[in-house]
Amino acid sequence: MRHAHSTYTPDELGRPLSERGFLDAHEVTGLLQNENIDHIVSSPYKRAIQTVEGLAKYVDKKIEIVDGYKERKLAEGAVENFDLAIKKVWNDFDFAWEGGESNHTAQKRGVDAIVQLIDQFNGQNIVISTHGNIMVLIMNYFDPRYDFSFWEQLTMPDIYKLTFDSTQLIDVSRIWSP
Ligand SMILES: O=C(O)[C@H](O)COP(=O)(O)O
Repeated sequence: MRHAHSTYTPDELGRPLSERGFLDAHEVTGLLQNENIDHIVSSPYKRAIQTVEGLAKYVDKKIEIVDGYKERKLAEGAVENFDLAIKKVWNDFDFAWEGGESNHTAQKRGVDAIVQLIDQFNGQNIVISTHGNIMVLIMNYFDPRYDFSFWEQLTMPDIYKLTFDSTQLIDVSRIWSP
């Protein structure tokens, strides 16, 4: 899932959910509490952790922090034109802005993290709280229909249920309805 709404500040690691984000996180708990969740994994960023804190409490699971699910780093500092900067990396998967990750680099660490989870918890239901770009990059690796346009229409939060047979993606369904 992509985390609930957080008001933008440059503090990637520490910025919390907004008031609206906390309300939606409550809805996330309601949606997932009966899905027989075996594990909850999150990006280390606060907005992702806070999105699943209520769920973790409800289903009595610990949140496991995995670095591979942090948001893709677009550039070292703030970019001048975000739209242009994001389009450029999606047009050329090998391109990286200074200090940032290319699509290929970020995709690799995201996919490595997913494959490791599948190996470790095969057959179990795992909630992953992550971010828009890295989530779509992971999905894109398994099915290229999940692309830049798909990313553009994501909501915050957004939740997709991915079913794997070993490391083969066999089904995707959207669980969140805005
Ligand atoms: O508001 C945010 O958290 C970001 O600007 C966009 O979301 P992301 O964490 O999914 O990239």
